[in-house]
Amino acid sequence: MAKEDNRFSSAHEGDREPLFATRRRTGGLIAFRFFAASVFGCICCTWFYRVVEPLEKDENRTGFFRLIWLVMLILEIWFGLYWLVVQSLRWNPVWRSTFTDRLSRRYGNDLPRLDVFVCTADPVIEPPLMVVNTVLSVMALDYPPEKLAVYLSDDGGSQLTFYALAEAAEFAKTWVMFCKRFDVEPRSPGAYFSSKSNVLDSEVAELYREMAARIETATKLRRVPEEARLKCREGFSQWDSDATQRNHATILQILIDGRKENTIAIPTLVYLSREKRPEHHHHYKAGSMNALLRVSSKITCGRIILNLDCDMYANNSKSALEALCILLDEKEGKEIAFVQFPQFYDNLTRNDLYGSMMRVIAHVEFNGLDGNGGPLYIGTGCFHRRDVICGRKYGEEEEEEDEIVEAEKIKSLASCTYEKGSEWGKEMGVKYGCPVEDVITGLAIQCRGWKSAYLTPKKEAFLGVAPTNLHQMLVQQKRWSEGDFQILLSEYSPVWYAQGKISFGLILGYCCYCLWAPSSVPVLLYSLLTSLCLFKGIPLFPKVWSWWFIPFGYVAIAVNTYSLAEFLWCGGTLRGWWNEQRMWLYRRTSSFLFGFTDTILKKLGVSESAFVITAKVAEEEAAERYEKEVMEFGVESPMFLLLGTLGMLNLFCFAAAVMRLMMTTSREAGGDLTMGLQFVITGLLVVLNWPLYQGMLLRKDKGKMPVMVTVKSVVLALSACTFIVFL
Ligand SMILES: O=c1ccn([C@@H]2O[C@H](COP(=O)(O)OP(=O)(O)O[C@H]3O[C@H](CO)[C@@H](O)[C@H](O)[C@H]3O)[C@@H](O)[C@H]2O)c(=O)[nH]1
Ligand SMILES: [Mn+2]
Repeated sequence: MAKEDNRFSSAHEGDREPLFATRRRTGGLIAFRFFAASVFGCICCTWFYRVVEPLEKDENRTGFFRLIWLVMLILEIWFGLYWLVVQSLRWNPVWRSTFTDRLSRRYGNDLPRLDVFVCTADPVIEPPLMVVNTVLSVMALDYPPEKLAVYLSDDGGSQLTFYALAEAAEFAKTWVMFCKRFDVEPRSPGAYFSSKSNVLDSEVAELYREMAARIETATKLRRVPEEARLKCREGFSQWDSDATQRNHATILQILIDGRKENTIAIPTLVYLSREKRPEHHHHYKAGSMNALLRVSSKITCGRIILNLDCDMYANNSKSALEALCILLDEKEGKEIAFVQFPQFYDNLTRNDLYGSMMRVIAHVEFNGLDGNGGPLYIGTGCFHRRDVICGRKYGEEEEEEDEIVEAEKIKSLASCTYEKGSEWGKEMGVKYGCPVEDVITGLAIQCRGWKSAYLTPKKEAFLGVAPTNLHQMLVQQKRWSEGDFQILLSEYSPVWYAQGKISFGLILGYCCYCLWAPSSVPVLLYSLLTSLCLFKGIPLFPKVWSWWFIPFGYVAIAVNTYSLAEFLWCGGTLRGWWNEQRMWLYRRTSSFLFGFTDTILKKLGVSESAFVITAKVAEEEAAERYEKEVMEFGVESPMFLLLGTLGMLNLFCFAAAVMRLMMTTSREAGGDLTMGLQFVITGLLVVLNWPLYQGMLLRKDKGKMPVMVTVKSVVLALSACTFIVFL
């Protein structure tokens, strides 16, 4: 992609300078549109080929063959249309840049209150030390401390997490000062002290290490030290003796009250564990967000809300100011409801084996969405206006609410029964019932007339922890694809409900993600048909030397070259792109397929979708393999059985076809040689699956594919081949 002349749109006239600028692409865009048109032209040619070709006389063509041909036509129409929908994300991208200096000149310290909501749910897979690092990083944000409040919602209801937070409250006094005095970056002490060899202040480093050691010991022993209990008696006394993760009263403790301009100058810090009872559904993260919205409205009532997952520390201390440049801008900013930052990770390896970075989504697609009306709300790293997330329509006046109440009285707001018969989870707050509560909430906000903005400052705003093994990644992707597909079928469907409320381009943008789950079926069928027909010797594509081959070849080469160029442009490596292709395939043939079937089952009332929390820690050996980019299998999972069977099937089909080619004389081989494209596709699938074969057949370590899965996969693939032979 070429660097084109940049044009800053000056929508702002008059005296006040805007707080942000929007840059559009011009030159490259025209070239891109030409290119896209040429690809689409060729896609149409391939459809045409499928329609006219069966009409040609050929006595070998049985009814069965015609059926396959028809299926191929349908699949190619699907791929072509989906490709078209995806272009909406590249049609009109924008980039935002902010002027924080203007913001400080205009507002100084007179900024709105900012409440940060950090969510955690499980002290085992979300270690308390990681959680408090996130908390400390936001406490040290570049923001007036009396205006900043950090709330930790603990769905694990864990004394260990509370203990860690109490420790952090103590350490924060030193840490926040230290960060501001030396302008430290990043402001997560863990990340800061582990990245810098020349640490500025070894005393602070020492204090941090001691605190970290205490927290880690407590976590390991699963026991809070007695001194800490005594020191923070009021907090710990809120745990009943029979309290469990799923059954306990509300626990609310204001650890630091920084509301008044005081001498210590550190932000307010609050611990909340909302009431949980087994007979009440808690609605996962959405439920905790809503409890936080209510509780915080009685404590600091920040006009702006930032939501962070417990693993996402603030990596750029200016992010809050950057977001405010958008939200406080007097002109264009007024219609923007939320500012989403990308999800980046600090635990990725060079070639991103599991494609967790979603590079192209973060660097290309979300800018495309922004150009069409605004990015999706994707949970963590998003700044909201409180009243909008609570349900205000665009154009309605904002209400000032500044009623501050004592902690004991606030607790009832976080009780299980508070929401009964209310609009919470429906028209108010974050919506319930969807595994991607954030996306559906954001869509509903946009449908109320609001826009949103996407900000990607040079220094990444927030950094989180990406899944470090294949299974976790597939499970996470299943939740996402399932959630997005449910939105498509829900009453808030971008196709029906959003019609006329948001731009057509944005509707298409939503569809790209909402169609992830259903797109699994065509990909599965296409890959199966191509390799099985190669195995049977049935040609599915035009002969390599025929004219018809040109559109097929062009589409295949153009689409993949473009995707590679885009990936490299986004800062990826060649290997990273290849890994990404593998994950593209694996997501579709496992996560998305399961997401698709589960959604259908849910619609039929057979199953319920749950929120499986992603682990943020790995055991030592597995972590080593992750560093070396060795694919991790290890668990017996139906997803692996599926991937294994498909992989084996591909291998057998390809091997059989190669053998046949070698055994026939050169004259007879003509038949096979006409199947050039089919050979290439199946061959590429085999190469793509190499780490899978290694994991199934060659490796000996603990991360290899479990033997049972390998055996079952081979048996299934062999039976399928046998069946096909006799068909
Ligand atoms: O019952 C629950 C379950 C989860 N969480 C928290 O929700 C966050 C996200 O959970 P995680 O397991 O890390 O899921 P991810 O798939 O990584 O999360 C992404 O996808 C989610 C669903 O779209 C969004 O909510 C997240 O913000 C987004 O980062 C974490 O902080 C959890 O502690 C809760 O507070 N309560
Ligand atoms: Mn996460």
